Amino acid sequence: MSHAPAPDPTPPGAGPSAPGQAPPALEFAGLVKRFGDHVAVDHVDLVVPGGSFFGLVGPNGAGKTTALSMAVGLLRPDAGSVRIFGRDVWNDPVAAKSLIGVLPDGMALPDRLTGREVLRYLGLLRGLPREVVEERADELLRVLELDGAEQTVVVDYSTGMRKKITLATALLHGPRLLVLDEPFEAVDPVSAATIRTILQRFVAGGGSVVFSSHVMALVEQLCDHVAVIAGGRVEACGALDEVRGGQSLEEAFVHIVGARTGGSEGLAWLAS
Ligand SMILES: Nc1ncnc2c1ncn2[C@@H]1O[C@H](COP(=O)(O)OP(=O)(O)OP(=O)(O)O)[C@@H](O)[C@H]1O
Repeated sequence: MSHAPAPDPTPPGAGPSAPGQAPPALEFAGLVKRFGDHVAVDHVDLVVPGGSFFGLVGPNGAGKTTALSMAVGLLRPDAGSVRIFGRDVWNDPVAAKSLIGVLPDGMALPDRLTGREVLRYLGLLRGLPREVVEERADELLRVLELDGAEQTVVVDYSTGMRKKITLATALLHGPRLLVLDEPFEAVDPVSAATIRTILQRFVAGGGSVVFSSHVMALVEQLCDHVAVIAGGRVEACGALDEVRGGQSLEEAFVHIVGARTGGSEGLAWLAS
């Protein structure tokens, strides 16, 4: 199956990178998002280098989904900017969005359609020729083991199946950057291995991936770069080995965000 992204020329008129230097796959500059008084993303600067497999980790409520939603144009920042291969997501959305495939948190799909119809619909909307859409839909449904559900409408899919069909929509047009919010959540181990292999092939072919996850072992296995975000701020960022500094990523994570394991006090009535 060919999800190999197109070669990586610097787009004309692209962002503020140094002359002759390819812009990063994704760049946040001074990104801020507030919900009422709560600052969910607090002046975040982050660079995802082109060709990297980048993991975004952080405690519940750290701001990962909010940051990724702003990265792909689903949520407007209160301040700061996001560039995808040098294209500003909010000032040049068509160019920026043509370069990305997105697995958002809880994406609303046209769920009265079957998986194949969803792919056909979104593929044609992306401007792909019909025969290319059909060919890629065949491959994606087969590889993601959704071909047995050809006649099933998406509203009747399980959570994991929804995740897989959404991932298929993210891959369909051969993007250069995949932005994936918890792609392995609710996915069975065999499907998770398939997704890992697809993503590794995508990066080996020159693509870039940024994904959020709570599974440190998976991030360590897949990623060459990682950022730890907590309380809306980037607490650590860089090459995986730099961030974990001789420890496991889990140990480094606990150290960075501060150990606060609860559960040992209270709940005296439980199992009494
Ligand atoms: N639409 C919203 N309205 C109000 N507050 C929100 C909204 N979306 C997110 N928040 C708040 O912003 C903060 C960051 O949430 P976010 O979903 O980005 O965290 P996260 O790191 O993705 O968490 P998790 O790992 O639990 O998915 C949280 O305090 C959350 O309650």
